[in-house]
Amino acid sequence: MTRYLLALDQGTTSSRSLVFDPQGRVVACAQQELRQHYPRPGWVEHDPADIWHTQLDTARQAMRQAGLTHRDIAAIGITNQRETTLLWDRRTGEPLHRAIVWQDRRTTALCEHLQAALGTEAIHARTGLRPDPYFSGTKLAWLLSQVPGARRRAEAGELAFGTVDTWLVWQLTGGRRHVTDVSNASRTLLWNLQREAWDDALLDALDIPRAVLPEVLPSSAPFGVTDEHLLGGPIAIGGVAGDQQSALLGQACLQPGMAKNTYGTGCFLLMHTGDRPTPSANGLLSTAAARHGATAAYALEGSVFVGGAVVQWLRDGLRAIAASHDVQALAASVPDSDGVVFVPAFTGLGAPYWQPEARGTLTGLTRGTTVAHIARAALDSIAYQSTAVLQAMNRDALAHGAAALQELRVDGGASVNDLLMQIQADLLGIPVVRPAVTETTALGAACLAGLQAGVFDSPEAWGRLWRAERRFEPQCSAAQAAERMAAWERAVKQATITA
Ligand SMILES: Nc1ncnc2c1ncn2[C@@H]1O[C@H](COP(=O)(O)OP(=O)(O)O)[C@@H](O)[C@H]1O
Ligand SMILES: O=P(O)(O)OC[C@H](O)CO
Repeated sequence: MTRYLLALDQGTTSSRSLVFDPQGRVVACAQQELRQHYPRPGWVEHDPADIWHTQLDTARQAMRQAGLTHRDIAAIGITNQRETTLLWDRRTGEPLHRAIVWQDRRTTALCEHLQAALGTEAIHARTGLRPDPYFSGTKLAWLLSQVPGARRRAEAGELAFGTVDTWLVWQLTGGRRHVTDVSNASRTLLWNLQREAWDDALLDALDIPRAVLPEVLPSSAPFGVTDEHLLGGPIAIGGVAGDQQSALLGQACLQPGMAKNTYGTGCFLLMHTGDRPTPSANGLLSTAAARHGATAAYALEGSVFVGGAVVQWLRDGLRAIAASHDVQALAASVPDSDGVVFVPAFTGLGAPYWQPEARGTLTGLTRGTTVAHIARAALDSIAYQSTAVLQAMNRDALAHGAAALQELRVDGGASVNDLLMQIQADLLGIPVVRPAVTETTALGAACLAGLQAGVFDSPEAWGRLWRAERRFEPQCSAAQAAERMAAWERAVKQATITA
């Protein structure tokens, strides 16, 4: 019986493929870096062919490493960087442009028009999102208006729009399926969360023809079968979810009120909120969680644009460290940041501030400031931003009669940093819990694929495999934490004044 699951995790900085056994253990893992293109300040692009080829190569490598053939794989689950926008020719599969990445700010002016036309609150009520360049809708509108002939061809049904999941399924199925899942659809700014359908008002406002849109399925569903020439033979694609929703599932946050934070390039804090969308009055996003059955599931999300990326900047921009993991020793060489506060608003500020024009700011520098203090302030900034999001989330939860968060589950590349996790627990005042298997994003996708393939019959069965590796308990007083957050909020004001 074929029981292994292959998870394809297409992230911002790399494509990864992991093979899991039915107990959720990683059997093989292959990874390739993805090249970033920065054609202008504030613009970020990926080559669609790179996305596809790095993903396919790693899938083949992982299967080889595990010594498995297509017959041993029960199903494939796909999870992906969200919002990144592609447009291609349905006949040839040829992209019309490079993919516009979620971090790209080129549609700031278009978002202002959209806000003026429909209003932030109405947009939030319909989509759970905000008129911010982060989401796919204005990126697609930009492509349709800027690529010569694109709108006419889109109206004639010749073009296909997709986020990265849709692009990968299209490629894997040899162009036979143009589909996405509800968690990815809910990041487009074109999906009505309440009605669970594409939203006419948003499509009209952005002048997007319905003919370009993919079919939307639950996250655990028959997404298609791979072309037999790609992976040695046909394999069913049984799961698709945006990477943050996938991680929520991989962290076994299956009950309303449970939350996780992923510390990758950005930080993404998601709280399960049950079977109805919960609008936010505090600058958060309301979004579809991965859906595996008849019942819809939703989450509140706080998206922080620069998380672990601040450590990349210390490495590549400042050349303060040789490798990312060196940041911990450097930051730990001083007891604190000595009054330095770093707001890494390199691409504006996301939740809960939503200031696309804010820029990075260092405050409190003195003659005694060293690079170690700046490294410490950089780690602090990751935890401050996540704390601001969590405080907003608690305010929303309490307003809806739910309890404040009791503990935070963590994952992502920067969650290996013990100092950062301790700072986080101190600021939040609740335990921060790191799981034994930190590959939660891929785990979620494997879970969705496994549910579809009948490897297990409920997410709860999968959830029982979740184990904690370490708990970080808060070690400072609530008053100290509040004082530090107040210093952070003052620095945020300065970062937005420069806007
Ligand atoms: N020890 C560390 N301390 C802090 N940040 C780290 C550490 N190791 C890696 N990172 C950061 O984690 C991020 C990579 O995490 P990952 O989850 O792989 O990201 P993504 O999925 O966004 O590509 C990078 O931004 C890197 O700078
Ligand atoms: O690829 P990641 O892990 O940086 O995640 C990107 C997010 O999905 C963007 O919303």
